[in-house]
Amino acid sequence: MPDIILQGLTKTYTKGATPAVDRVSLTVPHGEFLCLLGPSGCGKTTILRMIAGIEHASGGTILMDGEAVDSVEQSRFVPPERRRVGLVFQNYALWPHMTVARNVDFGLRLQNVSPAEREARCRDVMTKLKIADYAKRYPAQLSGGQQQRVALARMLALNPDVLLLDEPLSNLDAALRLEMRAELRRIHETFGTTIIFVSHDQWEAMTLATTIAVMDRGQLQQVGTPDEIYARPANRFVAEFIGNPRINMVNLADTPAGAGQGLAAHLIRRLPAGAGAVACGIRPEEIRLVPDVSPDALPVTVAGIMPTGGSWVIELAHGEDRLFFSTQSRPRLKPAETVGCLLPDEALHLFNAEGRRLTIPGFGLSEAA
Ligand SMILES: Nc1ncnc2c1ncn2[C@@H]1O[C@H](COP(=O)(O)OP(=O)(O)OP(=O)(O)O)[C@@H](O)[C@H]1O
Repeated sequence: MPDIILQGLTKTYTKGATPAVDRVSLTVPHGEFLCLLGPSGCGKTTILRMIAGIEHASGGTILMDGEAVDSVEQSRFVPPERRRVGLVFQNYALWPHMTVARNVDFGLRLQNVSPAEREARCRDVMTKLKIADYAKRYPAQLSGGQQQRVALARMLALNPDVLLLDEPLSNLDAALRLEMRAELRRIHETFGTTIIFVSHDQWEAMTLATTIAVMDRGQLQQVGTPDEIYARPANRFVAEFIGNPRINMVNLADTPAGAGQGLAAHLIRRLPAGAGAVACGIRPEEIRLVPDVSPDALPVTVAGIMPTGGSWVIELAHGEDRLFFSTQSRPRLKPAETVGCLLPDEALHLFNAEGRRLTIPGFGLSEAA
């Protein structure tokens, strides 16, 4: 089974325009569950389509199992049907005039698989995806989630080495999404298939993927496990894109060293001289509140308390500055109350003028880990 390697992969749809995918290099080892994550228009779908072979690269190379399947330099392009990848789109387009069983069987017929093997493979995959009971129904007689499972079964029956999923859960309601996420996890564990999944939903990516590749404007920003991406964002974009509620980001650039009582001045005083940090991030759950204001604790007043169902987001004011604090335990705070706020060194994420993460001993979550 192949590793997929992207080398400097680039796609420009319109000559002279900014590339939709810009020199992306990425290795997807066999059996990985990789999520391409990023805001709308950042090039996720374009990458997926190039891997599937339904879009040509404008530059760079895609290797599958060591073989170049798309390489402008080598003038090589392997057509989609020879790549052993299955692509499931956002709208999963089942054949409406065919039963579930026929839909699942369809691709195998095209591949001239023997009737006995076709039947065995279809039965197996429909049982695993729990749609065997609906074999004789037509797509219109199924719920959205059931249709989605048929679309997945149709792909899995073909035994693809790689399953490419383009936001396949986006048409489902919250409960079904949850159910289908569990389903996808099971598919990954049961079939051992490499899965590349496109999402703009960070929660989905964090809960499903073994590796996340964060993209912005065609460029890869960071590749890592969900935990790495969250705990050690490589740059400001990743820090601000991942996390809900969002990370608190304090601009340090406009405050002269040691000046004033504001939040930026407080943070600057704690950093080593010449550290070069122009922004400091702290995640809402890393803030600590204490009843008394001590020299270490910043005085803050409670500006708002927002329940979010099982957790709470508290808006804190320090003069003109605002910080958001989140907690899983019911807060014993009253509006306008003044408390002390601790911002532990190890929870501070520091970024330089280019937006890149700075490594400064003692600062930054699990930097030592
Ligand atoms: N066929 C096309 N012709 C011209 N431009 C295109 C084409 N397809 C995509 N683009 C542009 O390329 C960029 C990347 O698009 P892409 O669909 O890959 O992004 P995405 O991250 O998947 O977005 P979304 O999450 O909204 O689906 C966008 O600016 C888009 O407008």
